[in-house]
Order: sequence, then C-alpha cells, then structure tokens
Amino acid sequence: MHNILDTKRINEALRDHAAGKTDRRSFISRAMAAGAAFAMADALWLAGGKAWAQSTRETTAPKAADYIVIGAGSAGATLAGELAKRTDASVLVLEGGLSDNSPLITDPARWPEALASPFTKHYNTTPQAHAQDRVVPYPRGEGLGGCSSVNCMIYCRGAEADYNDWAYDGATGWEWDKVLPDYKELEDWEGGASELRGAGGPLHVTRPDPAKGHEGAVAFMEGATSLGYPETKDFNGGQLEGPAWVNMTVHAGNRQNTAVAFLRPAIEQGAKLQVLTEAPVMRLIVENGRCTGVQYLHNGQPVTVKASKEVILSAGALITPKLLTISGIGEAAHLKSLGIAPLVDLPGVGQNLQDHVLGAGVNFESKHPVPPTNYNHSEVYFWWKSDPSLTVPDINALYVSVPFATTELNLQQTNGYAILCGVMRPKSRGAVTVTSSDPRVAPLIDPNYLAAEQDMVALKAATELAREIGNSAAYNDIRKAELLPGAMAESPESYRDFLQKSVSTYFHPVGTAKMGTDAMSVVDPALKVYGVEGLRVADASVMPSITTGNTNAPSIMIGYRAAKMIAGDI
Ligand SMILES: Cc1cc2nc3c(=O)[nH]c(=O)nc-3n(C[C@H](O)[C@H](O)[C@H](O)COP(=O)(O)OP(=O)(O)OC[C@H]3O[C@@H](n4cnc5c(N)ncnc54)[C@H](O)[C@@H]3O)c2cc1C
Repeated sequence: MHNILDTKRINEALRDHAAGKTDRRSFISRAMAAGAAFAMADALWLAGGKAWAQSTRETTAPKAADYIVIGAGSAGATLAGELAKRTDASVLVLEGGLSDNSPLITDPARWPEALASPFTKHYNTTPQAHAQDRVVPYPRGEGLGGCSSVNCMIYCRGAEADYNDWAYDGATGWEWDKVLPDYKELEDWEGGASELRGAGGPLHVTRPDPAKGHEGAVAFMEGATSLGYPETKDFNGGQLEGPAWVNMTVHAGNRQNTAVAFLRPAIEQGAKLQVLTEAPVMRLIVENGRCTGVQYLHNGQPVTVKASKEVILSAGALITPKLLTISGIGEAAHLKSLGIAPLVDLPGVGQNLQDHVLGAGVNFESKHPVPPTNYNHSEVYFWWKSDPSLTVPDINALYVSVPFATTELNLQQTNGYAILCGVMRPKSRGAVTVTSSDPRVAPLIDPNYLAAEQDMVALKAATELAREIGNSAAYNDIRKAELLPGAMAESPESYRDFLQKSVSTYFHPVGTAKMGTDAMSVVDPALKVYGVEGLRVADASVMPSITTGNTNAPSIMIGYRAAKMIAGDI
C-alpha cells in the first residue's frame, strides 16, 4: 500500500524550512508523518534549503537585472529583500560565499564553531605598531547573511549621539530622530512597541530570560548592581549606560541572520529576487561615468551581468573599498601606482578605518566546570564612561562563558570564563589598502589600534571595570583565581605590556567609504558614490564614525534605509 501524501502538511514544513525555523531531523520526521518516505523527505530537505538561493555551480548565468546587489551580508541581504518587496524591479544578489543552511549558523551557541568553518573568511591585520607589532586575526562572515551569520548576535543600535554626530559631520538626514523610525519599523522586539521600540517588523529581537541565564551572567548583573551601578532594563530603550541583559537577533532558539529575516520572506512573497551564491564579484563595470554592471565568477568563470538601474556595493568594510579601488575609483596616485586607470579621484576610499578594541579584560579559573549557555555565550553587557565628565559612555564590559585571550597572552586554562572589555568610541583611525589590481589579492588591513593614547587610557579603564565586577562577591561561588591580567597588573610597565598584548578586534570594521560632504567622503547622504552614476554603497563602510554599540544593527539599518531611498520611500 502506498502512503497518501498530505501535501498541505508537507508544504507547511517546507515553508518553515525556507524560513529557517526547523532543523533537518524535525523536518524529516514531519515530512514522514505527512506520508513521505525517508529518501523523499531527505530530498525535500535538500531542495527546500536550496530553492530560494542557487549556487552558480547549479544554474545558468543571468544576463541582466534592474538592480545588482554585491554581497548578501547584514546590509546587502536587508537591502535586497526590502528593495524587491517595495518595487516591481528585478533584483539580483551576487554573494561570494555559500548558502547559510547549517546548524553552525542557526544554533546561537555554535558561533565559535562557525568561525572555524567555510562560513568565515580569515584575514589578518598588518603588524600593529602601537600593540607590539602584533598581527591580529581578522575573521569576516562569508556567505548568505555575511557576518550576521557568524556573529555573536548582540543587537545594539548604539547611542543617539552617534547618529547626530554623523549628521553634524555631513551625513544630513541620518540624525537619530530620522533613523529611529526605520529602526522601529525593521524590528519585532519581544518587549512590544513603544516610543523607542518596534513590533511586527521582519527582524525578531529578543532578550535572554534571566531565569535561564548563565550563572556567570547572573553573577555579572549581581556584581555590577551590588557595586552601585544601576541596571539598564533595555539598552536599546533610550539608556545605553549601565549593566544590562542584552538584545539578541535570536528567535525561537534560532539565529536571525539577515537572509532569514529579509531575503527569504521576500522570495516567499514572490518578489523578483534572484540570489546567487558562490558568485564573487571581481570588478565593477563603469562606462562613460556610469556603473552599468559587474564582472563576477559564475561557476569559476568570469561573466558580465548588466544592471539597467543601479549597482549597490554591500561587500563590507574590507572588500567594498577593494572593489572600488580595482574598478578605478580611489586616490588617483594610488590607482596609477597599481597600474589601474583612474576613473574617479576619491582619496577617501579605504581610509578612515575604525574598529572597537576588544580587550581580554579579566580571565578567571572556575571552581567547577563552566556550564553550557542557553543562549550565545554572551548574555550581559555593561556600557560605562572612562571619565565621568563624558557625555556618552566610551567603554564596556561583557561576560563570556569561555576563557578568551590573545595567543600572545598564552592562557592555558580551559576551565574558566572571562569578562571582556571594549573601547567603544576609539580615536584611532586606520586604513584598508589595496596592493594589487588582482581581485583575488586580500587588501592590507590596518586598524591602527591604540595609535591614540586616549584609546590606551580607555582600555585600561575598561579592564579595571571588568576586574572590579569579576572580583566582586557575586562571583565567590564560581571564581577560583584571576589568571589574567593577574600578576601582570602589578606594575605600570607590566600592565601596559598586558594591555598591548590583550588587544584584538571586536569584529567591527567600519568607515572605509564614508558618507559625508567633505573631500574624504566617498558617498553622499543618499549613499551615491561621488563621480559615478548608478552606483551606491550600503554597508558598514559608509559609517562616518563608529557607533558606540556593536555594528550589526546599524549595518542592517543602513541596508534598510538604502532600500527605502532607492524605492523612493524616503
Ligand atoms: C565573529 C564576529 C562577531 C560579531 N559579533 C557581533 C555582534 O554580536 N553584534 C553586532 O552588532 N555585530 C557583531 N559583529 C559585527 C557585525 O556582524 C558587522 O559589523 C556587520 O555584519 C557588517 O555588515 P556588512 O553588511 O557591512 O558586511 P558583511 O555582513 O560582512 O557582509 C558582506 C558580504 O559581502 C560578501 N562579499 C564580500 N566580497 C564579495 C565579493 N567580491 N563578491 C560578492 N560578495 C562578496 C561577503 O561574503 C558577505 O556576505 C561581529 C562580526 C564578526 C565577524
């Protein structure tokens, strides 16, 4: 007797699969309960995961689209999904990496593993002159969702002042009261709508339940509040300063990357959106002052695809300036030195690189094995001021349920935990420098950490904040011994040595194609590249200055606003 297929239930399971709401095991059991044999259920799982995006290995190359979006990361996937939903135009997304169909991405606790997987591309900084010439590893997400697929899922808009500073510096129209409506519109905050928060938008944002919080996170909150630092109930709710349970891009136990939140729903709604993976873009095609398309590798072969309306560059703060440069858009003398004919002399391309400094803070050995996290290893954060006279907090501390230190600090202990710390309004500025016209060659990445002495002052204050909380009575049942900085904090010289060795990336490069109106600006406030028609940049590169919070939320907001601008909705 043949099973009768319950196609309605199978379609429901397929829809959940396309929305990233189910794992393989439960999908297969649902499909089998609906009458499918195992082989068929498995084939449906594979096809369901691929139906909405295609690898260039398994489809033919498109000839043209109205809009081409380069990179499906935090900004690019948001922009492409929104633009396709808001217009009748055809939108083609070219993503260099793979699809995002993996539990390493969906499971919030497994992001450290995702960093050691094909969903991450590994770069290094140049030797950091103010941090003992250390080379700092510099991972970036590669594939659908970009860094939003491998990041730690903290969702933080930053401070109001960040956006008002952008506008003051020339990014007119990006003031806090102009971006707030978009932040509210794009989110589905579990706390519900309010003057500052939105509900019903595409991106689910949740917070950990303190009752299920990690013991170390609970101790962090108790320690900080017992020391007199008042708790902040919601760091996106108007008050950034103070210890807080985080906001996360997690929903029903699954990561909400931008492919899940923005791309797949647009395809499910029937938008004219084609998403190609394993489609690395090699260069932009600029003819008579207009960007008319791109050259990319389709199944390893160079092909050209035309854009009848616009090309939008969303390849992230490292690769966006590289693609501009090798396409002839950058400082003319630098282009000539690489043998590239200058099309537009834009000296700001690749300059103004900014990144938060992540310090190793304080690492402890634990009295007992550290339990696993129910969330993302990082459930609590604490923004504070290194100097009370500041108007905006400039440092932070965060509990992580794993030991964390740079290789140079040679931390051997595996049964431990850390309170990391950050310099959140760094003064140092670096650069991304292209050294070859060959698109396969990685650029030089120089965040120039600690070049400004003020950043060292802030790093020390942040480390002390982490130590103060970590050594508080709230951790007495957990803490066995302070391992780092430990004895290295005993003299000013060894403490400075520790701080320089403790520096790593917060994974937040921004600013390398900044928005503004001065000579170093690369895009105008409508994100249009100066001197070229039909070309915009929409990603973390356009931030004139780094936000005080983590940079995923602002990157998503940039993609969202870009879609609205192009669609004529702003
Ligand atoms: C390990 C890690 C942890 C982080 N944790 C957090 C966090 O918890 N919270 C937070 O707010 N921020 C976090 N961030 C930072 C945040 O995720 C980024 O700032 C943000 O994702 C940047 O968005 P973007 O759109 O500019 O670039 P990306 O998201 O990097 O997107 C760029 C996309 O372009 C693609 N691409 C690149 N070159 C090409 C090419 N030539 N052709 C086609 N496609 C190309 C890439 O594969 C990628 O998909 C973290 C980042 C990392 C790496």
